[in-house]
Amino acid sequence: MTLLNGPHPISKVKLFPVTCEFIKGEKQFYYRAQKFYEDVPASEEGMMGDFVEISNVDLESSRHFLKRFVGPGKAGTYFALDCGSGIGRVSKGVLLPVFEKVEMVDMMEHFLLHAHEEYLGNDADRIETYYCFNLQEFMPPKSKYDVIWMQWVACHLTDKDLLNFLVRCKKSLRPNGVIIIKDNMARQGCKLDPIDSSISRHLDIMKVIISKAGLEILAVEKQEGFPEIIMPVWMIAMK
Ligand SMILES: C[S@@+](CC[C@H](N)C(=O)[O-])C[C@H]1O[C@@H](n2cnc3c(N)ncnc32)[C@H](O)[C@@H]1O
Repeated sequence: MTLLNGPHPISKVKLFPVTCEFIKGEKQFYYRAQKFYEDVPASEEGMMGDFVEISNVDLESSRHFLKRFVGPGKAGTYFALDCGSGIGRVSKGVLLPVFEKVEMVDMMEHFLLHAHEEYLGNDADRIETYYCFNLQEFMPPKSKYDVIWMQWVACHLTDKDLLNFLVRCKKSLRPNGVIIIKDNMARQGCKLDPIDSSISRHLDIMKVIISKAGLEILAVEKQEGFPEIIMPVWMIAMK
């Protein structure tokens, strides 16, 4: 795949120039996402955009996928990190039923406060820390988590920041730990959504970023049961 750009063709799987090409300025890209989420309500509807009705199907497939990587001889069930957690929809529906403790990281304080004060109910007692950070700056603690889950947030990072964040996540895993990315994957190349300021990448581009971060892909699975008009969503487990 090549993208013609003046006299110099740019390979679409070449890192860094690609998303920059689409994003047209990293600062603007992050600023627009910040502005977008300031106005998003702290609710399941807010987390799911116009598609709250698919939340249960999404969570069910995630629970199923996660089961493949935890248990005896696999990842432990002590500690998980939910990245770009929002109000904790994934923590509540996928992680808290499996892990003793969970931590959440999101850039929006109003989502984390709602998680703690209302949405998670008594399960909030098992959230050890809520980190209000941008993932591009966040340093997850070393050797802490059995599973690190990133859902619908890799699309909010540039290639460079995603790659560097994955490198930091790798150092943050306990033995046999896994990282799971679940996100929209473009049918071709990269696709910028200027409204929420997210970039969807083709699965092959995501795989290149993962391997450049020094991670090994364990499994890749397409989310089934979503409406056709939605961009394909894939789950990728890596160690
Ligand atoms: C579409 S919501 C998904 C929330 C949750 N993962 C879920 O599946 O319900 C995206 C979340 O990512 C957060 N987010 C976006 N960009 C971020 C960044 N650069 N750093 C940290 N969080 C970010 C938003 O605040 C929002 O809570």
